[in-house]
Amino acid sequence: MEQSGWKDGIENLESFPVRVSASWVMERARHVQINIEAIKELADRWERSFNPIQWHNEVHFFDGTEKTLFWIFVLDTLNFCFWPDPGKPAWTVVYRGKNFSGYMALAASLKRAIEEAVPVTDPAFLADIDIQTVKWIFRGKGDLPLMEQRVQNLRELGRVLLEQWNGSVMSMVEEARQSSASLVRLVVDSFSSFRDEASYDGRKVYFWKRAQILASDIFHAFEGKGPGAFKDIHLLTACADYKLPQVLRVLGVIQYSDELARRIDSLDYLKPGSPEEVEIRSATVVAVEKIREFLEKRGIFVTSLEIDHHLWELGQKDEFRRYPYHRCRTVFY
Ligand SMILES: Nc1nc2c(c(CN[C@H]3C=C[C@H](O)[C@@H]3O)cn2[C@@H]2O[C@H](COP(=O)(O)O)[C@@H](O)[C@H]2O)c(=O)[nH]1
Repeated sequence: MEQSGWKDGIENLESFPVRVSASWVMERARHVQINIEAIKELADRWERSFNPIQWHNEVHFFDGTEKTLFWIFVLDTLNFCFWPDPGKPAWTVVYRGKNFSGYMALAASLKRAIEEAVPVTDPAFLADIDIQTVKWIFRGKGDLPLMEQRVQNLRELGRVLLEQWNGSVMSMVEEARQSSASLVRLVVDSFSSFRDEASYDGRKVYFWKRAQILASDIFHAFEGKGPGAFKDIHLLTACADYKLPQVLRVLGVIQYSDELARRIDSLDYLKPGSPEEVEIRSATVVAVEKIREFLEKRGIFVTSLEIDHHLWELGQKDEFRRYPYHRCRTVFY
């Protein structure tokens, strides 16, 4: 898979590595398949425009300055793997009298940290942060998994920002010259915790899920202006997390082999980077591309990220939790 000439801004839909490698995997997938008929029916049912992605809510910190940009970067450095081991209670946080779990609990905890004047947007503080402090920031019921990896991710974020951008997230974002695709590549190149890649049948495959959701969150938080003034957000793909495949399976768009379905339904852990996991994530990316293409044929022009967000919102409803999502302990999603 050749890297396109991205450094001089030559990037297009077909050349974006996540899109290229996901379709390459699905041409030879053995455990997962995509049901085109289900996609056609979905496109017919979805003959309506999508709700715009609404960033501003009670758990997202926003003050319109570089502090917000830094806060989003910390959020997406930790935006992964919220589910407990079987039999353990899910991690939940009480914020302003309300119970939050999963991603919303992560955001609420980081907003609470800002309100408690914990310097989570100071790169020097992050570079030396210890596990006690991180546990305090994410205090709640149950345990937030992979705590040690979260500490390492935060330390790397602080250290690399200090070493390469004099601690300024704004300088890093400005280096991407209003290209979200360039920002994704810049972040993946600079921070190993974002280097969400695997190998499949001997070839490198790319997902870059947290780097893409970072660009998406900056774009939506700043409403396409200032640091979020990306000209190419349409190039990004769906973010291959664990909720979208769960929703796409309920919609009949993604189908698992009997053996894989049995493993997922019995909460068996898939090995990170295993063919099964790579195929589930690739099918998620490709399914969203095909939904986008079918909608386009019907004159509905939406980005992969808008479809991604719509599916993620569906995943917050019980009707889309008929089957468990796949379990894979990883810092990538
Ligand atoms: N594909 C995709 N995955 C997403 C998101 C979000 C939240 N973003 C939006 C929310 C408000 C803003 O408008 C943001 O746009 C979280 N996740 C992932 O889900 C998982 C957690 O799920 P649960 O346990 O249910 O909280 C975990 O892997 C987390 O990384 C998204 O948008 N797309």
